[in-house]
Order: sequence, then C-alpha cells, then structure tokens
Amino acid sequence: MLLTRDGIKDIDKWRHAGIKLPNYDVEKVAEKTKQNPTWLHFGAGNIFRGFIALLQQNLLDKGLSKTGIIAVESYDYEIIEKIYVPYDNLSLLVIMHADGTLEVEVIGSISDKILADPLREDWVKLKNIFANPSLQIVSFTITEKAYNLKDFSGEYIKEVKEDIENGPEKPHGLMAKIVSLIYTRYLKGQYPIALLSLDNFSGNGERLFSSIKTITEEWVKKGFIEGKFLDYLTNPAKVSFPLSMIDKIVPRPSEEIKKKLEDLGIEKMDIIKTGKNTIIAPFVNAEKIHYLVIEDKFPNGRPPLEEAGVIFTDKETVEKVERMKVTTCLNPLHTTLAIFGCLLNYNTIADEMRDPCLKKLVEKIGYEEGLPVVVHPGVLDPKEFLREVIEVRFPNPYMPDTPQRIATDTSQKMAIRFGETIKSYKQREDLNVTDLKYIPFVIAGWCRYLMGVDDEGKAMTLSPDPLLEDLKSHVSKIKLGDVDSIQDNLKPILSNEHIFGLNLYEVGLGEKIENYFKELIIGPGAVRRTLEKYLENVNIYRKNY
Ligand SMILES: NC(=O)C1=CN([C@@H]2O[C@H](COP(=O)(O)OP(=O)(O)OC[C@H]3O[C@@H](n4cnc5c(N)ncnc54)[C@H](O)[C@@H]3O)[C@@H](O)[C@H]2O)C=CC1
Ligand SMILES: O=P(O)(O)OC[C@H]1O[C@](O)(CO)[C@@H](O)[C@@H]1O
Repeated sequence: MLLTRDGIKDIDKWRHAGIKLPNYDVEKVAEKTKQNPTWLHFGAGNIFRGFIALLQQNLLDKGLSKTGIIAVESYDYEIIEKIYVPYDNLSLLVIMHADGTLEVEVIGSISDKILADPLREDWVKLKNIFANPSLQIVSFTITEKAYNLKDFSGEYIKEVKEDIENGPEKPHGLMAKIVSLIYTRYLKGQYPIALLSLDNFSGNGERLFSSIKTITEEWVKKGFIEGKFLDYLTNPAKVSFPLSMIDKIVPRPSEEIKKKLEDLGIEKMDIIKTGKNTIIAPFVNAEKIHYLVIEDKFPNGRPPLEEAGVIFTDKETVEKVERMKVTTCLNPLHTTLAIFGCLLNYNTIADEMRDPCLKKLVEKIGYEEGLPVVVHPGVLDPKEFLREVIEVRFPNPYMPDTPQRIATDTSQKMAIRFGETIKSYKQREDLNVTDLKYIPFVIAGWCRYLMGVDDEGKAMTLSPDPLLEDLKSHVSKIKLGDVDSIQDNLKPILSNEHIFGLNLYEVGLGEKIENYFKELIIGPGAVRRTLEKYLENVNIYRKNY
C-alpha cells in the first residue's frame, strides 16, 4: 500500500489493515482550498501533522468544513521535499494507547504545501493567498526560538539585522517574512486575519505580536513601509494574535512504529533526519490525549473547531490554563525528566517514570512546589491534569518519547518552566522562595547535564540548543570529581536573566544550586546518589483545591 492520493483509493486494502481513511474526497477538498484558502500553517513538522491537521480532519469528516490547511515551511525545505511531495501531502497518524494497541488514520486535511522563500516561485503563490480575503487563520508551530529577534546579550541577531536593513522584498527570517506577507494583505484591502501561535510557551500570541511589531517599526523608520500599516497591525478588529495553550505529546517518529506500519503492508515509511535536524517520517506517532485552549479572537471568522474538541475562551482563561500546563503541571516535569534521563542514560520518559526517585522528583515539583502557585483556570482542573500527566501520560510504555528530544533547547525553556514559579514564590507573601528545594535541584542538574558527561563519567551528546556553545564554555572549566573546580564558573549562567527570567543569586537560590551542583559532581555515580539522598525516603503531599 502506498500513502498517496492514488494509493488510498484502494479503500478495501486500507480498511482491511484496520486503517481509518478520510471520510471526504481529499482531492476535491484540495481544489476548494485552492479557490478559497482559509488556513495557512507555518511549521510543517510533527505536531502540525499529528494534532492541528487532525482537528481539521475531524471537521472535514463531519462535513463542518469544506477546506483544508495549507502547510508552509519557511526554514527546513527538506521536510516538504521528502515528506510532503512524495506522499501528496498525506500523512499517517499513529495513536499509541497505554495497552499497546495502535489506532492508525490517514490524514488528508493538508491540502497543499508552500515553501516560504522569496527566491522561489512559491513566494508569489503565498503572497496571493495572503492577499485573499477568504484567509482567516495563519497559525504557527515553529519552536520557541523562531520568535526571537535578539540574542543572549539583547542585540538583534545577524539575520534580523540584515532583514531590517534589506526591507520586505527578500526577507530571510520568518518574523520578517510574516511582516512582508501581512503588508501585502494590508495593501490589497486591509482584510482581517488571525495570527495564531500554537507554540508551547507562555504568552505565545503576545510574543508573536511583539516580534512582528518590532520588525514593522524598524521598516517604517527606514521608510520601507507606510506608517499607517502599524494602525492596521495594532487594531485587534483587523489583526489578532490569540493566545493558546497546546498540549499533546508528539514524540519523534519511532523505528518500532515504522516496522509495525510496514508489517501492515504500507511501503516507504522511512524516517529521515534533515540537514536542519528535523526528525520526521511519513507517519506521526502520538498519544491520544490532547488539549487545545484558544483565545476566541478571530476577526475574519474561523472553522468551528469547538466541534473537534478545542476550547475557545477569553484571554485570562487561556493565560491561567497555559500557566498551569507550561509552568507547573506538565513542562517543568518533562524538562526534569529530560535532564536526569540524559544523565542516567534512560531511553524513554516512560522508563524514567518507573524509577522511584525520578517519579518522586516530578511529584515533588508538581504537587508540592508547583501546585501552590497555580490559579485554577476553571476549564481544566489542575490537580486532575497533573495526576493524568504523572499517572497516565508520562508512564505510557508505548510512547517512544526520549529525554533527548525534550532536552532540546532547554535554555529557551528555563525561564518559563521554572523561572515563573520562582517569581510567584517571590511575589507571594505566604510563600518563601528559599523554601524551594526541588526546582533548584533540577537547575543544578541542568548545569551538570551541560558538562556533557553522564553519571557514569562517559561523554554524552547534548541535544541541540541555540545557547549550547556559550553555556558549555562556562562549564567546560569544571571537572567531574573536582568539586573545587566549580569556582565562579556557574555564576554567568545562574545570574543570567535571559535564561531564568531573573538572577538566581538575587532571589537567594544561586548558592543553593551551586551546593547541589557540588554534590552532583563529586564523581561518577554522584547523580544517582544525590537523587537517592533527597528523594528515597520522602513523602508526597498533594494540595487540595
Ligand atoms: N511535539 C510536540 O509534542 C508538541 C510541540 N508543540 C510545539 O510545536 C513546536 C514544534 O514541534 P514539532 O512540530 O514536534 O517539531 P518538529 O521538529 O517536527 O518541527 C519543527 C518545525 O519548526 C520549524 N522551525 C524550526 N526552527 C525554525 C525557525 N527558526 N524559523 C522557522 N521555522 C522553524 C521547522 O522547520 C519545523 O517545521 C514545539 O517547539 C512546541 O512549541 C506543541 C505541543 C506539542
Ligand atoms: O519540551 P518541548 O519541546 O516544548 O516539548 C514538550 C512536550 O510536551 C508537550 O508540552 C506536551 O504538550 C509538547 O510540547 C511536547 O511533547
């Protein structure tokens, strides 16, 4: 069986293999999408194909929408060449249940693909879509770093500097490309549009707005674009930047799942790693559980995604639910497992959850240090959400999720995942920031991880991170087994407000982290011994709401 538009016409074969097919005519939907584009999505990677495209597929299946999504890739063109083109934009979604059963579905809701490159013909096509009044949503899953305009030291990064100098004709970075494209829409008729970040960090819509506004202001200053464009961009009745909270664990494609699909008779299921490090396949493996909460601010309308389970609500509620997930009940625990999982050579997050010390560590961080500062968002219950994460989602033995994947870009995540809780402790009169024990311990663990040596003392490969070289340059002077070599080498990291959102010494945690770190570098095996020291004989207290 071939995963192509022709291939899926052999309906009986697919059904016989137990694979669900789209309940609509994929080609007709693609044709309608061409005439009437409503939804563009930037970032054609795994979560898009495993979650966002599934939502639209649900609507198409139920006859509640007539058009698909157009995938746009602005960064890693190999994804389109190798994973979209050969499969006619179709993908296979493989849901992995905790009992080992698989649910496989062909996703046909991605109706077209475009390379957002001003040097290619596709750029004209993209501009035309942006100029089309029918366009309602431009969404993004482009990773957190793609929104950054400035580097570590607060200076514009090189590509952004060049984009600012060169103007809207041939932008390189995605933020500049978006300004250029929205400007086209403005010139064509000032049509309304929602720019929806679905990336996994606090205030995602606001950060998107801020980056786009910054580039716009620079171009207005330089006379590349007219000042009135700023009025359009900052008018929420014209251009909106809804906040969102997105939650579905979509690990990288696994060899085991590839083999299972091949055993079902599906050909060409190879997993690739692109030159830009995207690990992607014609299939996406994911968990069944997911949550998407979006601020309901769509000036040009939107598909009825509530019928596919999306919760639409007001800004304050999204903020609360997002804080609940990203700063307390899921992502800090994930990052904790990532760091210690790499150090202790675990292959999956699920395996780590069977390690009593690691399970207690995430329980301590979630129930005891995180939950007290969570404001109940109403639409989801924090304690139940946390329970589901710890008892159901992370331990799913069939989820091939690796600590190394979650450890990617940790420097970009620290401020949100741990810094926010530290800030809350600082602000709250009834809480004392220096009472925090386990969050500082994880930060020490991250510094230990950055040494690039596992707990056995063997060299380990660190996951990609935009600050890796800088961070490594500080810890490279520290030696495993030589506690005195710490000297002042952690100071530049722990005092960096860009990384943690605050200076950890100023809040009284810097020395505590250094002390934990010293314990972690005593020698090989010290990570395990320190975990046991602080977690083996402790009880967990669960706050009641
Ligand atoms: N995988 C998951 O479980 C979930 C991911 N997300 C969000 O989606 C993001 C992407 O995740 P995946 O799709 O799984 O990763 P992926 O590695 O499969 O895809 C990443 C996508 O981002 C694009 N990208 C990376 N750097 C970029 C840059 N500088 N400029 C423009 N585009 C860039 C890539 O080209 C690719 O399309 C995550 O960082 C997270 O914020 C949200 C919820 C779940
Ligand atoms: O640490 P990252 O790269 O944001 O990934 C975190 C993982 O957890 C999630 O937050 C689950 O929703 C997803 O974003 C992803 O599976």
